[in-house]
Amino acid sequence: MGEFELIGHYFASAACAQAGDGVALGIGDDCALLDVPAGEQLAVSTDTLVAGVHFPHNPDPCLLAQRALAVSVSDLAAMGATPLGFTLALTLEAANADWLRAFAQGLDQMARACSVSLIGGDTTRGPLSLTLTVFGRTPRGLALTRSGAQVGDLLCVGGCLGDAAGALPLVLGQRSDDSAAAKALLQQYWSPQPQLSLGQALRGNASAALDISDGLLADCGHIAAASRVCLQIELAKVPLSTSLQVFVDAETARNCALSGGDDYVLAFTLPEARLAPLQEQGLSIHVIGKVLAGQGVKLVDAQGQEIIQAKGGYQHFGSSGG
Ligand SMILES: Nc1ncnc2c1ncn2[C@@H]1O[C@H](COP(=O)(O)OP(=O)(O)O)[C@@H](O)[C@H]1O
Ligand SMILES: Cc1ncc(C[n+]2csc(CCOP(=O)(O)OP(=O)(O)O)c2C)c(N)n1
Ligand SMILES: [Mg+2]
Repeated sequence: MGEFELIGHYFASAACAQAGDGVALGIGDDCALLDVPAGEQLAVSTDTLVAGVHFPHNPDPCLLAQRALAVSVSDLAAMGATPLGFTLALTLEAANADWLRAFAQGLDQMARACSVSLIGGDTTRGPLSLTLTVFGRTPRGLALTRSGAQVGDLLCVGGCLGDAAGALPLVLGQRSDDSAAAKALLQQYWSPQPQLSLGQALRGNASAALDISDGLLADCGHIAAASRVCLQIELAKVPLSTSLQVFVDAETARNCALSGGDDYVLAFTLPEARLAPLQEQGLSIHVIGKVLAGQGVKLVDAQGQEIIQAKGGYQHFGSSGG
């Protein structure tokens, strides 16, 4: 199978490549064309996933596609954007029909869940890696950035943390377990659900937001730095799933939630008065702390005493990242 046959068979004719709303021209030309309505802005983000770094060698292709698209679309959720389209630059060691069919199926499933269309890409031979660029739209001036947190705001997250990190020993084949808890953690690793509805609901409400990819403490550090404030996190308020608490000991659960990363859950700051109306909409919002004057991230116990957490977040080229 040649490059163009591969593209035509598995990608250009995929259900997710059929032009959706806002896609004026999809796969097949030198560029795709997107329509951005007047009064809106285009949100763009790119992420690369590399075998052995972001996913294990020899992954299930269907799950790999789901994970790759979900983690990419999560950046749109973090900005409060509505997905339009994505490009897929795929580097493969070989063109295997079964592999490609399963990959395209996983891509279709996640694309449908996120209402996003495949609008182009690139296919090359080499060690397995993927680069996805996602495009979304937001009302002009309303995108959620990292820089607007105000002293007195609440610090919140959109769901339980640490599940994907807790699944890592399973993913890497270091532990095997087919309990319901293990399955739930694996589901979070392979198929996180980008919090698009939450992000869109936070527009005009949250003062700052991002999605947690490197770990709660590290990513809150990004909001703190961009907003020039201190984010105080109360450890006991960080939500942990029952699955994680059943699967690992308390200390491991805590490390996974604070520093494990791969959550793709939103973290955001919110003026206190905005909390109740958002919760009344049935949105998943957990208050985990508050915004103080100062800088950096401070982890405290229920009495406000500082807790020192040795492990930071994931950093490529850093000591934890390899
Ligand atoms: N090689 C690069 N060239 C230009 N900008 C980059 C590069 N790598 C990362 N960035 C930018 O740095 C910022 C932080 O990147 P990153 O931590 O990967 O964000 P995220 O967690 O949202 O994916 C983003 O605005 C990203 O676009
Ligand atoms: C096989 C495997 N090992 C380790 C990890 C953990 N891990 C790798 S990269 C990363 C951080 C997120 O990746 P990055 O490229 O920094 O994403 P971004 O912040 O750009 O969205 C984490 C937690 C993983 N997901 N899979
Ligand atoms: Mg990135």
